Amino acid sequence: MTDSENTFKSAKSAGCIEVICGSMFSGKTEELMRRLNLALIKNLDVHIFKPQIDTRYAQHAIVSHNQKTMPCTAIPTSTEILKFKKDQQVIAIDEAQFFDRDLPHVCNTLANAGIRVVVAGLDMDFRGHPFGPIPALMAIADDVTKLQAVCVRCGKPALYSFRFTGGTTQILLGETNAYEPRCRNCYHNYSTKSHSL
Ligand SMILES: Nc1ncnc2c1ncn2[C@@H]1O[C@H](COP(=O)(O)OP(=O)(O)O)[C@@H](O)[C@H]1O
Ligand SMILES: Cc1cn([C@H]2C[C@H](O)[C@@H](COP(=O)(O)O)O2)c(=O)[nH]c1=O
Ligand SMILES: [Zn+2]
Repeated sequence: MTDSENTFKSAKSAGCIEVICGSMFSGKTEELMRRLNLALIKNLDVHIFKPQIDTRYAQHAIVSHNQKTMPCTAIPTSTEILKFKKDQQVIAIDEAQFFDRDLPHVCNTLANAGIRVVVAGLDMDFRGHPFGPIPALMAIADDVTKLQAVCVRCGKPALYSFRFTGGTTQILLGETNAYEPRCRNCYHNYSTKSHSL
């Protein structure tokens, strides 16, 4: 190991929780990957997790809407994260809205042990209601980044994920086949699928 690698590895930083949230297509996974790539350049040990339920693109990778990928471990419940060895300097979690209510406690445990925890997930479901453990995580996070997509109806910043098919169950995996990002006005005033911009 070189001197500079040693310096980076031994610099024990304080743990923290970073939350990246927003609507679908707002760039949450890309932003997560950007932060993780910077950590990898610093030779930090990174471990990425996602909920097993998210089989949308791949079982062992996180995947952005523009097909960037990074390998990950898929797990059934958030407490599984604590069973892995704890010498990672950075732990990342994507699609965190699908995890259970233990996730804030798990993230706090990791952060208190000196680990940087970066979590990405939807803050709201298709009804505009808080989604899973994300709101509770936002409350205890050191840093929260809320991203916006482009509204497909009018081009304004989009904070909602409008669902135009698939019924009313909260969880429905999908992308442009079922969802489109919308601004507040278009979300509340138009109830059918948009023609694209
Ligand atoms: N309406 C839209 N607004 C913003 N980005 C969009 C839109 N439709 C497709 N995209 C693509 O989605 C990418 C973001 O993907 P991703 O990081 O996976 O988002 P998220 O994880 O928030 O769903 C953008 O860089 C862009 O290429
Ligand atoms: C709004 C909403 C979304 N989902 C699903 C749809 C996708 O599979 C993911 C979100 O993925 P992204 O990376 O943020 O684009 O969540 C859902 O199950 N229920 C919803 O209300
Ligand atoms: Zn709009």
